Amino acid sequence: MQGIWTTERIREAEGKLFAVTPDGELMRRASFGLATHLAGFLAERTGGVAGRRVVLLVGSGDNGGDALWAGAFLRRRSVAVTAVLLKPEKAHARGLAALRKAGGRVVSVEDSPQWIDKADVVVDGIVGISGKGPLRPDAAELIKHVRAPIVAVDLPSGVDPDTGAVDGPYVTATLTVTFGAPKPVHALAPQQCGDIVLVDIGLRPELGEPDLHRLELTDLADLWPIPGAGDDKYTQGVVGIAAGSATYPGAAVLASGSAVHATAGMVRYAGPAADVVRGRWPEIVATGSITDAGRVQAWVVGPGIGTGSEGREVLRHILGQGVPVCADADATTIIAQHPDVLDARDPDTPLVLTPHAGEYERLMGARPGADRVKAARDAAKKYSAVVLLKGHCTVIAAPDGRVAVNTPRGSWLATAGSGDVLTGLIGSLLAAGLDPWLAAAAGAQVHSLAGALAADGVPTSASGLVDAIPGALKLVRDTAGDSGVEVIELPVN
Ligand SMILES: NC(=O)C1=CN([C@@H]2O[C@H](COP(=O)(O)OP(=O)(O)OC[C@H]3O[C@@H](n4cnc5c(N)ncnc54)[C@H](OP(=O)(O)O)[C@@H]3O)[C@@H](O)[C@H]2O)[C@@H](O)CC1
Ligand SMILES: [K+]
Repeated sequence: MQGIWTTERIREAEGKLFAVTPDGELMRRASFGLATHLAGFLAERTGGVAGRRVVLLVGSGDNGGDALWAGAFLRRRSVAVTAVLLKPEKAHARGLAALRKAGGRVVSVEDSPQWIDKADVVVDGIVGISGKGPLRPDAAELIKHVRAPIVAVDLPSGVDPDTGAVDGPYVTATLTVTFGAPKPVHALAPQQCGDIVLVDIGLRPELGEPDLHRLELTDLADLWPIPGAGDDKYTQGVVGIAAGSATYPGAAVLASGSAVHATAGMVRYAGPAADVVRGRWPEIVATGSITDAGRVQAWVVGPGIGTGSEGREVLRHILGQGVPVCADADATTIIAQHPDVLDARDPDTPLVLTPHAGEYERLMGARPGADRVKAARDAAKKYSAVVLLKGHCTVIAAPDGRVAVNTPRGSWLATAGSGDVLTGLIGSLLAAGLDPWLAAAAGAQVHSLAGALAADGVPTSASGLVDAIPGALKLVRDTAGDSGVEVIELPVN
């Protein structure tokens, strides 16, 4: 699992490391790594390094210092380096002296457009982890005219380092070179960061437990249930699906199909769309009523069940079964409007809620706001449930404070019925006995992998997502070295 640390934790760790490291050493490590990646970027983009033109946008702190020192290192490789000082009186003094000594040019904001126009790469050293709010007007004006690709130092300026939120002008980078450890912005603002590389400056031993987590493909491969020699359809977990209606059977078909593909366990369906579900997925045991559904190890409830009294009774019945529940869509709205349905639940029974921003508002009385990690944590605590907050980046919080972030590849999941597919995946993993936080995080990640595979550069549908689940799981297992098949590069946009 990849760890992610908030800027407060990064600063604490940096403080400890500073105390035992020679003066300037950390910035030297950071800026040397930055220069190396800049040279690689130039070579890849322009076919060479010497004689290429790099413009540094330099703010008033150490982020600008990193840029200036990297500029000095690039001069050794005969790169033409021009630094634009946004606040000359506050520019990092030693970095500036080093760049000047190495033959770098230093220009004012007013004189900078002619250099920016001719740049092969522009380096964003405007602001780093001490950044607050959007780009200020002078920097925003410069960024507006940049045509060259931008490499961000540590993070794209104008994007909040801890929430990834933007509230005005910001930098959109092609590459972000970060130092020491990933910060929340890197997981929560992928569109602004572009590709991300990490330069090791020796911080890791000082960091302690991460604040946020990101599942890696190897984690998925380790935790995804695969039948063993002694398994049968029951031992791998039976998931029950209560979704859809006679008029709108789509949600039932999608959630059920997703569960069929997710694991080798059995799927039961209970509800008014039984005939349609049986017709589409003959392997499903379908019945018209929740009360004669048979035994399951976890329930999926909500998509398309309506928010009236019938839906309410279905939800109440399921919450009282003493097995893990993934409550989605209409079930979320019912819980928000009739919180007493939760009285049917034994508080120790795992519950996963999967709200989008509107459903979150119903549950919590306010929109998630800029700090989506805090928003998910608050809801998880309030409902003693795992809360998967949907958005471009999905945030998954457990009541004990653990948070995972799923950073998708592209925006292909924004399609009707996509949530029904996700809930089917999570339900299957709950039935297989996974920790509910891991089940939700793993479900979200395979969901987005399936999205990227299904889309392959063009929009996809929820049915396409269901069909792509086996391919996504194969990719996961192949990546973990199970079959020795080479890893495929996924399309990003
Ligand atoms: N510490 C270490 O060990 C290492 C640190 N390293 C590097 O240092 C970076 C952190 O440096 P830092 O703390 O000096 O602050 P930094 O982010 O450059 O901001 C400077 C000033 O900018 C201002 N400002 C704020 N918001 C703004 C905005 N929206 N738009 C414009 N300006 C804005 C605000 O000053 P103000 O103008 O408000 O007085 C703020 O104080 C870190 O990201 C990494 O790159 C590496 O070298 C590795 C070792
Ligand atoms: K920056």
